[in-house]
Amino acid sequence: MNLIDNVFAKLKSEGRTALIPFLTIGDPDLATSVTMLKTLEDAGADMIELGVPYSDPLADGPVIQRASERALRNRITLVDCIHVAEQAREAGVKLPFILFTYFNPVLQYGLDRFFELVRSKGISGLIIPDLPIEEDEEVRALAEAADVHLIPLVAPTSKDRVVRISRKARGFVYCVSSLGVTGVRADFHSGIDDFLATVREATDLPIAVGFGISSREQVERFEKQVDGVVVGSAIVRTIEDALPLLADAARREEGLRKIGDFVSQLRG
Ligand SMILES: O=P(O)(O)OC[C@@H](O)[C@@H](O)c1c[nH]c2ccccc12
Repeated sequence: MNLIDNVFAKLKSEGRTALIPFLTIGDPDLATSVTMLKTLEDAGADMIELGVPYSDPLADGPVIQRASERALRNRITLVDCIHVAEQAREAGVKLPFILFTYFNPVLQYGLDRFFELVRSKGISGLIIPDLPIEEDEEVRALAEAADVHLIPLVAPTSKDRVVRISRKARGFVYCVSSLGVTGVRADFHSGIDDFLATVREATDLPIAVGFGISSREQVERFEKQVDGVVVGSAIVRTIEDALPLLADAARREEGLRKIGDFVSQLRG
């Protein structure tokens, strides 16, 4: 049984919605990323998207683009990010890890080698935003064999593709709340409620919503309609604001606390 399935089953029995933070691994550095995963778990995260920094994050807004640039200045690689998951597990973090990467780094590393590494390091899920279902046959088969859930994204414009995508989904279906790139938003796609209802109809899997969510009231706005809420840019922005504190040994704990407090208040 995959850890992601266990967490959703437990949350369902408790009538709770999963809080799923995203952060860019290696921002500001690998060791701080390991510590941050513990901070996020202690703050109430239920699973975490580990973002692999990429030079051409076409679906990302400015906040995550800047985080990727900072991480890439430290020459963080796909393998480094997977090792952060392993170190966090060794440090006692129990949460399921979802590796979030664009397809190119996986291709460069080699599919077979990649899934061997991901399986052995305890990664439970995988999101590859630029791998459409029309081209994901081989990746899906390898993910299945490695017991790693390949989690698809569906957008409000996916219309008839929602059923096809949901049928092949594993773990959960990630519903993108708005068109365009990631980033904090005041409001969401006009047809978002119908869209979420359509996805709910199309799959027995848990569904999660992401894109633009940055406050407790926005989490509350969605939590009755979905099984999970993803928050990325707002958390990455909080990390960015805390960088000066994290860089100062005397104020590092204060920096981590600011990040933890931000996530805790999203949980309510
Ligand atoms: O950053 P936001 O607006 O909170 O959205 C979540 C998002 O960061 C995360 O899931 C993600 C990061 N990069 C992506 C690219 C495509 C889809 C989703 C993502």
